[in-house]
Amino acid sequence: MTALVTFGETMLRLSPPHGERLETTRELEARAGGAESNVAVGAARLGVDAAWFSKLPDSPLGRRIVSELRSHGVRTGVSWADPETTRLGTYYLEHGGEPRGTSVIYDRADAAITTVTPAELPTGVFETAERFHTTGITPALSESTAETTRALLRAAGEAGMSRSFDLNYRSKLWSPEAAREAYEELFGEIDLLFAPYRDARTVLDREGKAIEVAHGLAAEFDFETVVVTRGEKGAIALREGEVHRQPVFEAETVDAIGTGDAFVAGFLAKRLRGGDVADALEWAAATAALKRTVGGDLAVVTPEEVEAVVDGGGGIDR
Ligand SMILES: O=C(O)C(=O)C[C@H](O)[C@H](O)COP(=O)(O)O
Repeated sequence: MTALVTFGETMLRLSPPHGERLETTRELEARAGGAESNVAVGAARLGVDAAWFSKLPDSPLGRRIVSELRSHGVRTGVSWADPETTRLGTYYLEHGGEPRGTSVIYDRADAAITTVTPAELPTGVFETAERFHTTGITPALSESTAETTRALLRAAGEAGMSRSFDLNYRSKLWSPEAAREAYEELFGEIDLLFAPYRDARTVLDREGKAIEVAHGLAAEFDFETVVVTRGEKGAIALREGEVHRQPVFEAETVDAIGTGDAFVAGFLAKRLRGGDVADALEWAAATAALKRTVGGDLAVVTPEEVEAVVDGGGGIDR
């Protein structure tokens, strides 16, 4: 039975081989990428029965997304749209080492999901599912995605599910002011907040240490749990007044995209498997570290690998 439901856009990610530039490459590698399906895939790979809700054009491109996600064990609750009038969002990703940095070009305007409504999605599973997750990218896409996000969060709450939200601010989609207004409208429906420290500062105007940010947000919006992530500086979680700290596990980075989503996947998977917040933070950090060693957006990992990282493993297994 489905335990975790996520909702959001998944795009086709097109990237030149490492070391090649978008301007000159002759090859583009195609993979599925989207914050919420990244979380569903990571959780499914870690043993959770996970589903992803979205809307896609009924075309070879839309079906390609579904088959890639299903190949990792994710159930898909997709509304299929007329391919003549809608499209699949894409994003171009050029990996660049220092000092160039990695760059993303979105081509996602008018994607099928921008017209989604709650009635188009199979919300009957909320009756038995345990957790619902979405991110701050989804309400940025259109008025319909913002309304559907609100409606799904409310329906999930009415069904007794625990609801999580990752701020995931994307400056290429909207301004900090617009994002803040949309986030604050949703906060009353959220139990667990994942707040990248940078987003808490830029969008929510928070100041001070991560722990102060967590306390401030929990007090103001009544979240049950707040997780603040600080990249290489690790993460902290605040739940019922108790603070948990988690350093990062070292990783050799092949592809950093999807690290934040892998963190969330590890956290939610461990909670759904019965772990407490401290265990979940460890799994989150370990899953994030493993993701960095894998190409693509997806955390193609196993529970055993996560346990090995938590236990200080690595090296050559032979
Ligand atoms: O930007 C968007 O709209 C996407 O969904 C693209 C990416 O797949 C995720 O955002 C990855 O995010 P990180 O886990 O923070 O690296």
